[in-house]
Amino acid sequence: MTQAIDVMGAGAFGSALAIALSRDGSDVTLWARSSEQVAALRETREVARLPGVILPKELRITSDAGALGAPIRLLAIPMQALAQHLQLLPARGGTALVACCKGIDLSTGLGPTGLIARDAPGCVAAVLTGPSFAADIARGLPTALTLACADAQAGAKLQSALSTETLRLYRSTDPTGAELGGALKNVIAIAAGMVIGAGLGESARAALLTRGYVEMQRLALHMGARPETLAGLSGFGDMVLTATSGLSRNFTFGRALGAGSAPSQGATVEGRATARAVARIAADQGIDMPICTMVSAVLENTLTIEQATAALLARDLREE
Ligand SMILES: NC(=O)C1=CN([C@@H]2O[C@H](COP(=O)(O)OP(=O)(O)OC[C@H]3O[C@@H](n4cnc5c(N)ncnc54)[C@H](OP(=O)(O)O)[C@@H]3O)[C@@H](O)[C@H]2O)C=CC1
Ligand SMILES: O=C(CO)COP(=O)(O)O
Repeated sequence: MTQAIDVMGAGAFGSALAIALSRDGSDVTLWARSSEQVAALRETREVARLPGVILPKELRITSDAGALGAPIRLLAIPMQALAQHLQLLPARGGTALVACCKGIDLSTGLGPTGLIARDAPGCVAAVLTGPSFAADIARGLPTALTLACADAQAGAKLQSALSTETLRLYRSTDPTGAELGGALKNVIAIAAGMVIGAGLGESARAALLTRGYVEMQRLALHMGARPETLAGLSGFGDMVLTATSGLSRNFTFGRALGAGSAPSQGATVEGRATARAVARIAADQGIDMPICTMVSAVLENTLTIEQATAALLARDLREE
């Protein structure tokens, strides 16, 4: 049976998911906020953020919220725009809202499913996250992600609806763990980029990733997540991809800062706001998050990378 899916956000990730699901036979509508962008997409079928990728002809493109109404809605917009988006474009009760963004909302400290529960209480809240570059999904390369939903039955339906021949979804009933893994790995990826950019070496990056992963687990477990979720695709898996690839915007942003050059402007670098949110949560709740806190301080210009490195190395010696 053909299923209807709305995808909100015609950036890199929204477009890639819309392409994959449309190719798989779903009836997909891709929503962009600008009517000019919609006109250009309809005419050229080219996605500026995914060079060389063409939108399938079956894929509908619109900026009209009235054209939406599918029982599944993917939210592929940056995390800090999610709350505003949920309020401006409400979904019908019962709609499954699947957050495809990675981060923590700065003004509330909530993750995407927390915002959905607050702002769309009659909808099903889920999150789709894990290691994947939009370009790989759009090209149909093999990818595995986590689909997390507290409602096991709804999650199983979404897993089946959103899996394709090359996009393999694992289900989880731990959205807190899945979304925190996706949020925190971006902060660790910025730190890894700084290490490489500053010439501190591959050994230092391996140490940072290992200790960064401990911080990811520490915060997530404090928030009620399950350890196995952090060890899965949405946590460990995505940290490995993002912190080791020059295709990652978070990693390249950190690498530019480490090298003392100006990061490219305008890219969606989710780890920046997340670092601030994490530093705040860690301070408020007394959670030891030294790497994330240092990243936040460097981004706020209250510490240099050299000072942050020295401070991390000078911490008391401890048991692993
Ligand atoms: N790119 C990737 O490989 C992956 C991305 N993600 C996650 O997906 C999310 C989106 O990232 P990505 O698609 O890459 O980012 P892009 O920068 O490519 O696109 C962002 C999209 O969100 C839209 N947008 C921005 N602000 C608003 C707003 N206030 N209301 C509505 N739409 C808005 C943009 O519209 P406009 O063009 O008009 O500005 C654009 O369509 C992020 O959380 C990211 O971490 C997850 C996995 C992979
Ligand atoms: O989330 C991603 C990979 O899983 C994309 O990473 P960047 O946002 O750093 O490009």
